[in-house]
Amino acid sequence: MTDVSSPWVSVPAPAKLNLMLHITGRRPDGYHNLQTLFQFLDYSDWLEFRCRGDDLLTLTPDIDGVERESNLIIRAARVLQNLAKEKGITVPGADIRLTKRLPMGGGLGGGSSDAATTLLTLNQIWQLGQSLDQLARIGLGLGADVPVFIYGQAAFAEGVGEQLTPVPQLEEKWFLVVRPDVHVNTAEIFSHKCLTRNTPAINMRTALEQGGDNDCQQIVSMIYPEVGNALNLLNKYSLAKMTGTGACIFSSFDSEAEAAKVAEQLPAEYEHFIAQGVNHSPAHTLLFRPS
Ligand SMILES: C[C@@](CO)(OP(=O)(O)O)[C@H](O)COP(=O)(O)OP(=O)(O)OC[C@H]1O[C@@H](n2ccc(N)nc2=O)[C@H](O)[C@@H]1O
Ligand SMILES: Nc1ncnc2c1ncn2[C@@H]1O[C@H](COP(=O)(O)OP(=O)(O)O)[C@@H](O)[C@H]1O
Repeated sequence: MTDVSSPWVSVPAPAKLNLMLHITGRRPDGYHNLQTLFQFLDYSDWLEFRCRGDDLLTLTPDIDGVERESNLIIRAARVLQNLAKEKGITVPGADIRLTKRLPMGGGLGGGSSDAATTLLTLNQIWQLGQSLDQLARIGLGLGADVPVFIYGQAAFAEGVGEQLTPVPQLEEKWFLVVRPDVHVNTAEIFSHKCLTRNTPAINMRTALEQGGDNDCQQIVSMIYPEVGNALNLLNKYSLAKMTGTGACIFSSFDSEAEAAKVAEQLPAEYEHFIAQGVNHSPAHTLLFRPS
């Protein structure tokens, strides 16, 4: 039962880029230890939330190929609802509307960001009083990338991506992000026998000063030639890198105009967008603005 008296709250779920991504080892549980620099983009999915008169969770529209109960938005909402129940707090259900702009399996962290925005927003709407640390712990159970979106600060990440050191000093460049028409399966890349898994760990200062490569780029380009082709093409204009386990690739520029100039030269079949890198998550800007 929808509670029409409850207002809709609209919150972005921004993309992230991995400005560099090193794999420094493999843990006994099969997960990989990484070193990566996360920066957000001012380019987002949008989620709208409204309390219900009953305790149901609804999501519209469905995402093609993702079961409602597997959708990270519903999973995040359900974990929080169950936590409230365990604490003896009665919370209503929620209607959630999703405007999906971030390509799935693009290495832009769309699913993780949707989950984080859901946790942050429902924590506020339901007045659960969970701290960011508590939400990050819950989020880590949903995906390795969720905590950085919960804390909302550009960060140097280690471990599986949950040990975060904020890096507010990153330059907020403009990015041209190109999306090769393939969906990369993260688990497939991490389980590939040829993946580089022994890059020596560096310290954060070195990562910030020298940047670094993406250790997944070579394997992904081999399995998905579309990614390699897009990298070769973009590299003709400006240094191009892959984000996460792909498939999206990006180049950075000092201005939106410079990014647009290169975008104009891309063949029509290459989907792309231009967005500014930001060190503070747009979700946080909206949810934690002074009232
Ligand atoms: C590689 C990164 C870098 O930012 O980005 P994406 O390309 O996925 O966006 C992430 O660490 C991905 O995080 P996320 O997409 O949340 O991954 P998860 O759902 O936790 O894991 C998917 C699968 O990838 C493998 N995996 C993931 C992360 C990691 N550090 N080691 C792994 O081996 C595991 O096999 C896991 O089952
Ligand atoms: N709300 C969601 N948005 C995107 N993907 C989701 C969502 N919920 C579950 N998924 C699943 O997570 C996978 C990874 O999606 P996504 O986070 O967009 O990619 P990546 O991890 O490469 O950045 C998708 O292929 C999809 O099966």
